[in-house]
Amino acid sequence: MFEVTRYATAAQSIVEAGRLLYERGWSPATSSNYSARIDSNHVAITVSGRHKGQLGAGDVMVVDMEGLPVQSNAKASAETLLHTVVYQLFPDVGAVLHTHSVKATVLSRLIAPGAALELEDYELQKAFSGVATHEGVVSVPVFDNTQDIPALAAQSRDWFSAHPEQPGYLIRGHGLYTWGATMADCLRHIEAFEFLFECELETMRVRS
Ligand SMILES: CSC[C@@H](O)[C@@H](O)C(=O)COP(=O)(O)O
Ligand SMILES: [Zn+2]
Repeated sequence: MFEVTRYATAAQSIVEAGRLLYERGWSPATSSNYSARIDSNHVAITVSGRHKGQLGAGDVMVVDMEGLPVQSNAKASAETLLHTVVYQLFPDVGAVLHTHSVKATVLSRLIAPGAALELEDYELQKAFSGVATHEGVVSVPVFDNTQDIPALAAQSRDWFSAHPEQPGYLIRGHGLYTWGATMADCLRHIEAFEFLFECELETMRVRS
C-alpha cells in the first residue's frame, strides 16, 4: 500500500499544476491529464473528464503501475497507460504532464507522417533536464492520434526505450506528453516546449 502523506503531496502538486496550465491556456475544456509518482508501485493521477483548472483533492486518484485503480471507484484518466509506461521505463521520473495547447496541436499537424520534430540551435533547449548546450538536437516524435491507448502506450514504450534521453512527444492533432524528475522539472519542460513550438511555427510563417 502507499503512504497517505506521499499521496497528499503528489495530489497537491497535480492540483497546482492544473491551475497553472489551465491559466496558460494549455489545458482547455477538460482536456489534459497529469500524474505524480507516489512510490515505485503507485501513481497519483487525474480522474477522467475533470476540469483541469478547478481540480480539488477528489479529482486525483491512485493507480498502480498497470494503470489499475487502488482504493478508488473513480475512473482514472482515459490515457493512464501513457503515464504508467513512462514511470515503468524511467525509475527517476516523478511527474508526467499531458497538455492540449493550440501550438502543440497545430504544429503536430504540420509535421510529415513518420517524421519527428527536430529542435536544434535553440539556447532554450537547455531547459530540458540533461541538456547542456544548444548544439544537440531535441527529437520530438509525432505519433498518430488514436483512441487505442494500449497501442499508443506500446508505441511510446518502443520509441523511448530506444531514445531514453528525449524529453517528450506529440500526438498528431492532440497534444504533448512530457515528464521530469519533479513536478517543477516537468512544468519547466512544458514551458520550454511551448516556447520552442511557437518559435517553430513563427519560423514557418515567416518563411512561407
Ligand atoms: C476533452 S477531449 C480530451 C480527451 O479526449 C483526452 O485527450 C484528454 O486529454 C483528457 O482525458 P481524461 O480522460 O480526462 O484524462
Ligand atoms: Zn489528451
